[in-house]
Amino acid sequence: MRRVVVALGGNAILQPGQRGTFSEQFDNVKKASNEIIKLIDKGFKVVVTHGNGPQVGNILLQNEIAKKIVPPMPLFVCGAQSQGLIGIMLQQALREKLIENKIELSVATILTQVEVRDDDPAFKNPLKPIGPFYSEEEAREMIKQGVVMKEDAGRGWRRVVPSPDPIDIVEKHALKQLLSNNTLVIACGGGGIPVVKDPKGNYKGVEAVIDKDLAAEKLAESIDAELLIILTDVPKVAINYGKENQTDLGKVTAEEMRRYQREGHFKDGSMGPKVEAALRFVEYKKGTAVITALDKCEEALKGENGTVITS
Ligand SMILES: Nc1ncnc2c1ncn2[C@@H]1O[C@H](COP(=O)(O)OP(=O)(O)O)[C@@H](O)[C@H]1O
Ligand SMILES: NC(=O)OP(=O)(O)O
Repeated sequence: MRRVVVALGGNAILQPGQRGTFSEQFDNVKKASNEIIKLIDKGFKVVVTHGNGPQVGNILLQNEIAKKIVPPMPLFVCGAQSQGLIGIMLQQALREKLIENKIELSVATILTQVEVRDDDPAFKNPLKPIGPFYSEEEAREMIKQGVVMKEDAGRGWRRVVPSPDPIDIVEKHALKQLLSNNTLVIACGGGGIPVVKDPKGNYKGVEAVIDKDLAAEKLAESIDAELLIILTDVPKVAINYGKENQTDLGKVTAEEMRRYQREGHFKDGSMGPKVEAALRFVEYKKGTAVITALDKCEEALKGENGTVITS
C-alpha cells in the first residue's frame, strides 16, 4: 500500500482572525479530517502530522501569565502538551469520519520526540514564530521586557523561538509497527518534541519548536513514504509571490525549484520551509512532494491543481 505523510498547516487548525476556542479548532480539524479520509479511501496508508505554532505559543503564554500560582513548564513540555491537544481533536474527528465511511482503522497519536543537534546554529538565532500576533507597538513593549519578537511574513509581530533542524524521529520504530497494524497514525505534531541525545543514549528536551514541514519530511523518510503532501491555505506555490508578475507553479522538477529557491522566491517562516521540506524529500528519497490547499488535495492528486515536485 502506498505510504503518504500528510502535513496539516497551522491554518488548517486555527485560522487567522479566530481566537482559538476549542470549538473553533475542533470544527477546523473536522474539515481537515474529511480530506484525510478521502486519501485513505483512495488506498493510501496515511500518517498525519500537523503544525502547533499558534497552540504552543498560547500554552507558553498561559504558563507565563499564571506563573505566580502554577509553576511554568519548559517549552518542550508545552510542545508535548500541544501534541496532546491537537492529537485528541484529530483522533476523535478522524474516528467519526472513519465510522461514517465504514473504514475499519484504529487511530492513535504518538507522543513523538525528534532529535536535533545541541550545537545547531538555530539556538543562537531564534526564527520560529509562535503564538498570537501583536501590533508593532505591543511588540516593542515586549522586546523591552526581554521577549524576542519578529515581524512574521507581513502578517504582524510574533514571538520567535529557536527552530533547529530535525535529524531523527525517536519513536520511528513504534510508529512503523502501528502503521503495519491497521492504524492511522498521528505523529511528530508541531515538528515533534525537540530533544538532544547524550552519550549514554538518553534524550533531554530542549527549548525550541521544530518546523513541522521539515519534521514531516524526516517522518516521510523514516516510514519509506512515496508521497509527502503539505496542506496549507494556498492552492499553489508561486514565484514573484504578491507581485504583479506572480506566477503559480504546477508541475516542477526539484532542479527548477532549487533555482527559484536560490533566487529568493520563498519566504522564511511561511513558504520557505515547505519548499525546503519538499525538495529534501524529492532529492534524498526520490519521492513526490505536493504543496497545495487543504480543499485542493484531491485535485492535486489528479494532477489538476497544486504544486507537484518530482525529481
Ligand atoms: N512564494 C509563495 N507562494 C505562495 N504562498 C506564499 C509564498 N510566499 C509566502 N506565501 C505565504 O505562505 C502562506 C503559507 O505559509 P504558512 O502560513 O506558514 O502556512 P501553514 O500555517 O499552513 O503551514 C500562504 O498563506 C502565503 O501567504
Ligand atoms: N511547528 C510548526 O512548524 O508549527 P506551525 O506550522 O503551526 O508554524
